[in-house]
Amino acid sequence: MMKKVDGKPSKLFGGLLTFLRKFLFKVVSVGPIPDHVAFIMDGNRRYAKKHNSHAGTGHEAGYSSLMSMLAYCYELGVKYVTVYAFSIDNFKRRPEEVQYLMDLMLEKIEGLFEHEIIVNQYGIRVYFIGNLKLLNEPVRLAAENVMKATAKNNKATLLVCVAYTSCDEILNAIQEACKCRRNEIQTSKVSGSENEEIHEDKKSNGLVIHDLQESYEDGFHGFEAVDTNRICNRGIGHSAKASCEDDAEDFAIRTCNGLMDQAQVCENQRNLPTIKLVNVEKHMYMAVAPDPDIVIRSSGETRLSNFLLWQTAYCPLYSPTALWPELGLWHLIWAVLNFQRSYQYLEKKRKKM
Ligand SMILES: CC(C)=CCC/C(C)=C/CC/C(C)=C/COP(=O)(O)OP(=O)(O)O
Repeated sequence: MMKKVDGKPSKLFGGLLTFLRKFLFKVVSVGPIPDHVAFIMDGNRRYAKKHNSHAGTGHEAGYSSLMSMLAYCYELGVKYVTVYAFSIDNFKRRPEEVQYLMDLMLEKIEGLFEHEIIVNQYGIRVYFIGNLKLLNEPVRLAAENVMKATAKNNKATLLVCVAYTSCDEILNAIQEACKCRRNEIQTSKVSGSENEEIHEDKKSNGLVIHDLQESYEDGFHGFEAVDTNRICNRGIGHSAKASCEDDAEDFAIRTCNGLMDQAQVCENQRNLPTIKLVNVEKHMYMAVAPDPDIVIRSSGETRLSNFLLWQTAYCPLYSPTALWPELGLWHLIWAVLNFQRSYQYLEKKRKKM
């Protein structure tokens, strides 16, 4: 450790570190840089326990770690960063803990305004992604204010997933796509082109999802609860079982396959109008960003835990054993080098889709 004398040696040391980091980034930038990195911030409470402290200390340390990681990513040229900050499943924690996390979230969301890197240095646009209706009012309003205040920033994007799960996102996108389809059909009924349009839909793409239009009329909510959950759970259930052995790619493909199989069955059985995959995709909360190029999950876990299942079909998962507050520059560099190693293969796979 360098001694601090009038602040000068530590400044020098800091300057040296910045120089080394910039040099390292230049070297790494010889290869492709991911556009989008997603993080599952896992291990805050374990970090607190390891340091004989309470969970709040772990989350505070987690927030600092997030701020450093954002700075590294944007300096490296990553355009989109997504973080899993609070899942819908986290609402099942003890009420006191949920309240604590919500208070912390409010403080941190308000803190994003003050945090220099967000507004001034990197020109970051912030999105809160998820079922924001589930948040309490102060947190929701704070999130909406940050989204409005940063709406004109266009250098980089931060997507904070709160009250989020992939099942919920997929379900919501299907519902929204069905609403749109129903409106289209009603409009075309008026103009008399209904049959033609449905026919077009069926021949244009094998990947179709049952419209749910009739179900909408005869009790859509029942259908939603049973069939669509089954669609999601089937894929995700498969994946959950296999997740210890399989990589993220298999995990996400199984989920999508489960969903599409089930959709096809619905369509064949009921012979109803269909909606296209692309029309579901555009209603995803995450539609504001390209699919992630890497998912990094701290603390050595190799599960996706209901995070971006739709968007990660061709995305490597990197899971260092470090807890989230311990994650640093080297972990990011290592993940990017791994991404570069499999870049050609993944690009080919993506283009085949
Ligand atoms: C505004 C903004 C972006 C705020 C982010 C604040 C932050 C760091 C939230 C993370 C919360 C969380 C549930 C982390 C997972 O660790 P855990 O509690 O599951 O810990 P464990 O895995 O050790 O149990």
